[in-house]
Amino acid sequence: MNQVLELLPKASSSPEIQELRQVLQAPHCKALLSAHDTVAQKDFEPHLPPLPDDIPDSEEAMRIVCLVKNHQPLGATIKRHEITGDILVARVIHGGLVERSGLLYAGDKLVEVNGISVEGLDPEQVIHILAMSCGTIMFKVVPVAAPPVSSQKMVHVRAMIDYWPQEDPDIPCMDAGLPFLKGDILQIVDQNDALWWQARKISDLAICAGLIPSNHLLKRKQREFWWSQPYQPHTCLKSTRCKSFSMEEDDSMKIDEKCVEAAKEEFVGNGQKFYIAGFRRSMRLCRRKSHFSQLHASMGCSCSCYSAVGAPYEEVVRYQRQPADKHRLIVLVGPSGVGVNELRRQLIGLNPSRFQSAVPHTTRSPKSYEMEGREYHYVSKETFESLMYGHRMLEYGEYKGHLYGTSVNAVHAILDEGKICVMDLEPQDIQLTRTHELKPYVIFIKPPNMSYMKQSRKNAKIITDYFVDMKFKDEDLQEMEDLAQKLESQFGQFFDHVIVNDNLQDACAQLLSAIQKAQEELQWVPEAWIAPGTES
Ligand SMILES: Nc1ncnc2c1ncn2[C@@H]1O[C@H](COP(=O)(O)OP(=O)(O)OP(=O)(O)O)[C@@H](O)[C@H]1O
Repeated sequence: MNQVLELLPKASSSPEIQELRQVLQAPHCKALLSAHDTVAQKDFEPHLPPLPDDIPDSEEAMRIVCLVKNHQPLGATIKRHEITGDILVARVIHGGLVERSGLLYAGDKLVEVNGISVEGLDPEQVIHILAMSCGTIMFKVVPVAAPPVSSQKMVHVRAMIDYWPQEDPDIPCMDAGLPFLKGDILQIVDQNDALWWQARKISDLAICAGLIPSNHLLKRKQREFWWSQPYQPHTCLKSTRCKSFSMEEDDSMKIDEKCVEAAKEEFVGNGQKFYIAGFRRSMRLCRRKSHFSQLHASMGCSCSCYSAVGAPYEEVVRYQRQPADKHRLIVLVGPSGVGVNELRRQLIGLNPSRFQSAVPHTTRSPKSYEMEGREYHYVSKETFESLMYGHRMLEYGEYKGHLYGTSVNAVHAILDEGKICVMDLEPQDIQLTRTHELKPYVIFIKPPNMSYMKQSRKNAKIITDYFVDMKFKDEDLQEMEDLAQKLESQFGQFFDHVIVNDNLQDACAQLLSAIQKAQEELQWVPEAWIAPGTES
């Protein structure tokens, strides 16, 4: 340091040189440099002999790794190499102890565990040694030549199916599987393996990731309608053995290719008269008829048609509607009689200048008291059909020889006015609304428990084909409950929010709040709805 001080020009007026001189002459700086010199001059023992010149290139370098086992799983799987019989680290689970230690990698060869050689042992014997160990576990490993580098960006997806690892004979390690339900948002953290990805639920990011079937693998299974009978063992799939290293893996990872109308309705509010479109009996009955025929058709087939047509995962991103953007379409879905229309009517009644229903189209002639564009848009059959075939109808059906439906343009007419369009749809029509333009927010209206239903629906009226204002019978309530379950299990992946319609006022308040959140807070939406550069 003295040499440096001498080298610095004494007479220099440069402020930097003056400052450096001051720093180097400060007592604590001198003490630090002196301590460094003392340590640097010391000899440390033992003195190791020089490396022999003749080490064979084939000599394997070993690494000793010590991990302290706690109540958590180690977070890695092992397998046996098909040819050499070596025990290898098959997979390191994201967020687990092994991954966080950064000391073991997929491909590392285990030589010893706690001093016990693993040569010739089966994976399950190695797992047994691990299970018997507590505290610090020492691994002697031959490191993999090129540890895998993970450079993948995290992707979020919405699960469009349910998945139970326990029911999947193909999963390499059942204990490492991540079960999920339709509609869950998953964060995919590793897609290195073409068949098995690693993911976490965004509702539980604190835990380590789990294995989920890749898109590719699920589609293959989808083709076999695997999940239509999740509790049936898959004899056509190669059943793989799976032992545990807290999580462990079968060695083969191979999947067998084989397997794998009437009353006029109006609303009076704020001293003003509002006509509420879309509530007319004919329209509702037509909707219900189309619903039953389509639902029965789908349930009648042995497989889950709706599940089978779509992708098993849908990539999603966070989206927040900006104040200048059009409102998201609000779609209400529920079993017939649950109160979808009642809630929609109450909502519009609360603020008719903010909430509105789309005006449906019909091919029937207007009644004397009706006005074009108020109750319906009255069109010819040809016009209606051209809208249908041009995919401009979000829903349509036939009732008593006339066509009824709601067009995309009718929804846009409301959104363009800066209002929130609220429509009720049959679940099979949701798919048609799922566009970048409409960005629907789907709310499922669910019936409360049966005893509450019986008590609260004493004076309620069911809309029927034959009687006007018929009271609910117990069978109707039971049918509603059964249908609600079916709808949820078949279309749950499309529901953004669920409201139990027990007390009408409470349910209405929940609906209002959910709509507010949908329009003003961050939500997960399909990536395809977001134009590049507008992601938040
Ligand atoms: N929370 C509730 N408590 C008591 N009665 C209710 C409740 N919700 C709805 N109702 C009544 O239940 C009956 C059916 O409701 P609504 O007409 O809204 O059913 P829906 O779901 O629209 O089915 P559909 O279209 O088949 O008529 C109506 O008489 C309505 O007032």
